[in-house]
Amino acid sequence: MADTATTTDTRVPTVIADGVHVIYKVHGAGARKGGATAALSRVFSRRPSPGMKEVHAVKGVTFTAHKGEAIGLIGSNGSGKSTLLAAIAGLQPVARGRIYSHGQPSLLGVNAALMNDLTGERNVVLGGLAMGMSKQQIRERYQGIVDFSGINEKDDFISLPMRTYSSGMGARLRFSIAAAKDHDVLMIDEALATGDAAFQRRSQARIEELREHAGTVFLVSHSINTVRETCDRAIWLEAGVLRMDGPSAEVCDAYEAFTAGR
Ligand SMILES: Nc1ncnc2c1ncn2[C@@H]1O[C@H](COP(=O)(O)OP(=O)(O)OP(=O)(O)O)[C@@H](O)[C@H]1O
Repeated sequence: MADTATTTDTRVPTVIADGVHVIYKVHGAGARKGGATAALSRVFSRRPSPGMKEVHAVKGVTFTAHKGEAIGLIGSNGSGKSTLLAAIAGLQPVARGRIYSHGQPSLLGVNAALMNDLTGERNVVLGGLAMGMSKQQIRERYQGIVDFSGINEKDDFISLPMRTYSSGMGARLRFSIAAAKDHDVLMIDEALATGDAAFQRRSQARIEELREHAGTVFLVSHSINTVRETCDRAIWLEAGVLRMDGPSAEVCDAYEAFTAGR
């Protein structure tokens, strides 16, 4: 396993996770049991509701990410990958531990909020503004974003509302908007899995460029091959626990051996 915290390390840290725990509180079945008096008494005694369930999604994860790294997050379904990214982006509170980051990490998920009733064109503008780009910068990069997404390859889809797009087209446009800006820390959740081969090649090249501009890229993917090809480092989570952190080839091999044995 790579030792990323040696005292002679001259690399510049961008994200430090220090013993991070994330716990979801789920108000499930039975939450209404006991009536109003019992609920009020629980409020005063600070006892949790009987229907409240806790999901301990991330358990004491520690790592340091550096400028210029592309880090793949791998692990079985429900192992806490998306939750960890949301915590790094500041979208999910941390129950224990700390996260330090350089700049504002941008989370690009397949579910990233674009407006379905607006055209792709309006979404490019709004998405750019939301990322802090000026109108002038958006105007300059608009055509590049549309070309990168490949949305207009078959027809003039960019002037249609996003609800008319396939899920792959939507994901490609989201990636293209986010990738138009140089991010200190860019986190991508499964976006690459949705594009076709040509789009994946463009995305990989763009991730390479983002790294060269000294940013850090995190990529959550179920495709081990994508992580091998795109990332130099991988972090493997299993049931919320960090199982392995090191060069992506080694971590992917170990993960594949683990999944083959199950
Ligand atoms: N909003 C939520 N409320 C309650 N529990 C949640 C919530 N989101 C995720 N979880 C739970 O937290 C755990 C980690 O989920 P998470 O989505 O982070 O895993 P993942 O590794 O990204 O999964 P996948 O590979 O299936 O996308 C799972 O047990 C999941 O059921």
